[in-house]
Amino acid sequence: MEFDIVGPDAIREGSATDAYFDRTETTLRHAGRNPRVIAEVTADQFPDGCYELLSGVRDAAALLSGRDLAVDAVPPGRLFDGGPVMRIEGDYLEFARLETSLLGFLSHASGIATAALDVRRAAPDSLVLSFGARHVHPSIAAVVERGALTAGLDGFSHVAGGEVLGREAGGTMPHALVLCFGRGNQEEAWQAFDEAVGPEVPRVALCDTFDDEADEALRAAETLGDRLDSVRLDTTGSRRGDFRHIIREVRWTLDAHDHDGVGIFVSGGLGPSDLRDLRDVADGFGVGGYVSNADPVDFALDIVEIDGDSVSKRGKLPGVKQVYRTPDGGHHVGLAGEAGPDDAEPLLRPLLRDGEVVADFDLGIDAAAERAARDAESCGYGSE
Ligand SMILES: O=P(O)(O)OC[C@H]1O[C@H](OP(=O)(O)OP(=O)(O)O)[C@H](O)[C@@H]1O
Repeated sequence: MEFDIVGPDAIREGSATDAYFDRTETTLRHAGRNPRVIAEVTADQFPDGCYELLSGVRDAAALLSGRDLAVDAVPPGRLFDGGPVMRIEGDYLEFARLETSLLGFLSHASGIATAALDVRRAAPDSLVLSFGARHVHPSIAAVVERGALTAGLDGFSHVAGGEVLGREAGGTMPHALVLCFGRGNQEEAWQAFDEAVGPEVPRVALCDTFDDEADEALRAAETLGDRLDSVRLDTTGSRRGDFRHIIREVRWTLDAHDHDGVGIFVSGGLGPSDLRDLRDVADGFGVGGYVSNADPVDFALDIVEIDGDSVSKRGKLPGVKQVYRTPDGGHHVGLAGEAGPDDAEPLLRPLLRDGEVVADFDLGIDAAAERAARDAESCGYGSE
C-alpha cells in the first residue's frame, strides 16, 4: 500500500496542479499565445497593521529554479503586511501550472511561522519547543519545524523533520513510557530512562501520569538527584483546574526540599495567552497545535503586467510593485518604478536569475530567524 502523498516529482514537474491550469495550457497552446507576464504573490493588497511572517521561500525557490524565469522575493523570516512577497517574470506557460504548489508552499509555511512568532513573542525569555508535528500530515513535518525555528523557537520534536532541516530533534519521555512501568512505579521509569539514554539528553521527568504533580515532581527529584534537569507537567485539561497554581505548588514543593535547581517545563494545549500567563512561573513550554494547526495565509498569484502593459483583474492592483520597510518598522507598498518612502529598505530582492538562486540570497534557517527577530522588534509584533 502507498501513502496518500503527492510526491516531489509531481510537484517539481507540475502535475501537482489544479486541473484548470491543464485546460489553460491546452487552450493557450491551441491559440498560439504565450505572453510575457509579470505576476505577483500577494495576501493583502494594502497594509492594515496585521503583520505576518514569511516562510516557504526555500521550497518556492526549489520549485521555480531551473526554469527560464526571473524571480524576486521577500527573504524568509521577514514580516510583511500587504503587497507582494514574490514577483515572477517570464513567459506565462513557463510557470502557469506551478501556481498551485507555489501558493501552497508559501501559504501553509507562512501561517505556521506566524503562529510560531505569536508564541515566541508571548514568552521571549522562555525555552519554547515545537511539539505539533503529531497534528499534521507527516509529509509536512519539516515545514512545521522550519516555521518554528524561523520564528525563533528553541527546538522541535520531529525526528525526520529534523533530518530534512539538518537539525536534531529533542524530547524526553511520553506518558506511554511511564505507563509501561505501571502505577506506583514511576521511579523505575525515570531511573530506567536515566540509565538508558545518552548523556546529551536532558533528564526531564514527566510528572503527571498517575499521581499529584507536586508529589511526582518531588519523587522524581529524589530519584534522580542532581541529574534531574526538569520536570514536565502535561496535566490533562479535564484535571487542570488552575494550571498556574499547580505550577507554583510544584515550584514551592521542589524549593522546600532543596531542589530549586530543577526546572519546570509545561505542555498541553498551550497558546500565546497561556504563555503570557505562565511565563513567570514556568521555565519552558512545549507548544503543539497552536503552531502546527495555524490557518494558512491567504496568498494569491495575480498577473499585473502583460507584454509591458499594466493589468489586473478587478479588485487587484495593476502594475509591478515594490514593498518597503521604513526605519519606524512600517510596511509600505508602491509601484516599483517610483521612489519609495525616505530611508526605506526595499524588501523584494532578486531570488532567481538564469534558473539559479542568486548567490547572496540567504535561504538558511539562522538568517531567517535573525530577520524575524529583528523585524518583530522593529514592528512591535506581539508586544504586550
Ligand atoms: O497540545 P499541544 O500543544 O498540541 O501539544 C502536543 C502534545 O504534547 C503533549 O503530549 P505528550 O508529549 O505528553 O504526549 P502523551 O500524552 O502522548 O504522552 C500534550 O499532551 C499534547 O498532546
